[in-house]
This record gives sequence, C-alpha cells and structure tokens, in this order.
Amino acid sequence: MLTINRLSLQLPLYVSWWKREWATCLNEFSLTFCSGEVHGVVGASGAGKSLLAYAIMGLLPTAARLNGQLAYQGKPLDEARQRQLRGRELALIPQSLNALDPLARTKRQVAWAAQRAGQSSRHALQSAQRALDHYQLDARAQQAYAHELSGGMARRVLTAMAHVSQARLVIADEPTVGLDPLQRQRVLDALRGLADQGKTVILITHDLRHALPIADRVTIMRDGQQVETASARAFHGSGASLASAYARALWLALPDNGFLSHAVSQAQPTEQEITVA
Ligand SMILES: Nc1ncnc2c1ncn2[C@@H]1O[C@H](COP(=O)(O)OP(=O)(O)OP(=O)(O)O)[C@@H](O)[C@H]1O
Ligand code: NI
Repeated sequence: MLTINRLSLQLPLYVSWWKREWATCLNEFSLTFCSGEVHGVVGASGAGKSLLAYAIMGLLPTAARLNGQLAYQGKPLDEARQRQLRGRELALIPQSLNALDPLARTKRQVAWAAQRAGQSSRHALQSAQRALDHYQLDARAQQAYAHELSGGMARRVLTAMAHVSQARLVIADEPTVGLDPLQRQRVLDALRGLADQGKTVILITHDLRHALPIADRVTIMRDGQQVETASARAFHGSGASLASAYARALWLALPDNGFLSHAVSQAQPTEQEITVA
C-alpha cells in the first residue's frame, strides 16, 4: 500500500559558514510496506531511520533534495497529498517529545488528534479518554501540560494520538524509548493490534529485540543504505537465513545470542550489499 521507489535524500552540510556540501542520508531506498504488516526498520543511530519517516510524511527540512518516487494506495504521494493525508490517513509517532504542544493539556491534545481525523468534539474527548486510559495515563496525567509529564508518559501520549487518528499507515519512531517493560509491551501490542486490523505499521527502532516479537518483516539500515529486508523469522539460530553479514552480526550481538558485539563493527558491507541497497 506504500511503495518507495529508489528514494534518495541529500541534506546540506555546512563545513564552514560559506561552504556547503551535500550529505547523502538515504541512498536509492526501495521498499513496499503492506497492509496488515508490522515492518520493523532497524539500524544504529544516524542510519537515516527518522529521515525515512519524515520523507514519507512530507516533513523534511525545506532544503532537502529528494529523488525517487513514493506511492500510496497506487497513487503518487506528492507534497499536496502528504499534506492532505497527514494526521488522517498517515500518522507519525515522532521520536522527539518536543512534538507535544506545550500549551495544551494532555487530554485536549489527544482529542485534537481525534478531531483532525473527523470526529465531533464530544466524541473526540471520549476517544481521547479511552486511549489515555488504555496507555495507563491517570486523571492527573490527562490534565497535565507536556512539561509536567515524564519522558515515558509523553511518549505514551504521542502513541495515544496516533491511536485515535484512525490512520491506515502508522509510523512509530522509537516508540518504546524510556518505557518500562510493561509499558513497552503495551505499546508494542497496540501496534501489532493496528496491523491485525489491516493497517500498515512501520516500527522504527535501534533495538532489534523490540521489533522482532511483533514484526512480520524487518529492514536493516546502515548509513542511509538499505542493507537487507528479511522476514522476522529469518532472525533465528545462527542467522544463516539472513543474506547480509551486517544483519547477521546485529542478530548475533543480542545478549541471548552470545553477545558478539564486536562482530557488528567488523561486519563491513560487502560490495554486493552496497549495490543491492
Ligand atoms: N536536518 C538535518 N540536516 C542535516 N543532516 C541531518 C538532519 N537530520 C538528520 N541529519 C543527518 O542524517 C543522518 C540520519 O539521521 P536520522 O535522524 O534519520 O538518523 P536515525 O537513524 O533516526 O538515528 P537515531 O536512532 O539516532 O534517531 C544523520 O547523520 C544526521 O546527522
Ligand atoms: Ni531517529
């Protein structure tokens, strides 16, 4: 339902105040995200995961140079369509907690998200209440301003906003950072639940362990390159079903798999991996 075809992204890099260079942040990225799937996008810090999310949502900095095509439900997803669908069909749970409005109380903010999706104001307040209850935000948190929330609470508010938006494509950018295991499980279960209703969920995380239990497929990114897209089932045993050395190294670096963390830095992308990506 969302197709990305050879998407490349460059952003200006100021090496000094008069000299600008272009940094390639995404390099010929091609992928199809399907309805009903949770698709994990996994990579180290700086791999380009959030920029991919912004490119899909149409939220890139104005100076960005973007090449390639995006299509949503068979039609090109250009800037005008992104603007029209954002917050309705397309929802982002952003990585930055600054996305919350500092001047609005929690419940009001979540209700706005529901209203943007077409609900009446009374219905929207009820939806907000339900979603916030679901993510265990109590009456005090519901009346709080953003600066009065803990990091984990703020993240759950952002998740509740995506939940009430009724979007058909939800991109969750590091939605579990700062959450305790119980809360994390709730958020991950909720994302899985959205996919089970037929929605498309893109789960961005640096931690493969969080993606694997709920993902159908996983795309591994590194330095703006798409290293490999594999079924979540391919991450098992010695990782023999994985095509790339880097994906295998990430898998084997997990604590339960022997914690061979040195393997990750040693796994240089092969010539073939670079050209495939
Ligand atoms: N507005 C910007 N201008 C210039 N470079 C940027 C900008 N935003 C991000 N970058 C660069 O693009 C690269 C990818 O950034 P991105 O935020 O997508 O990484 P990420 O994979 O989401 O990392 P993290 O896990 O830390 O959130 C980084 O090298 C970053 O420095
Ligand atoms: Ni990010």
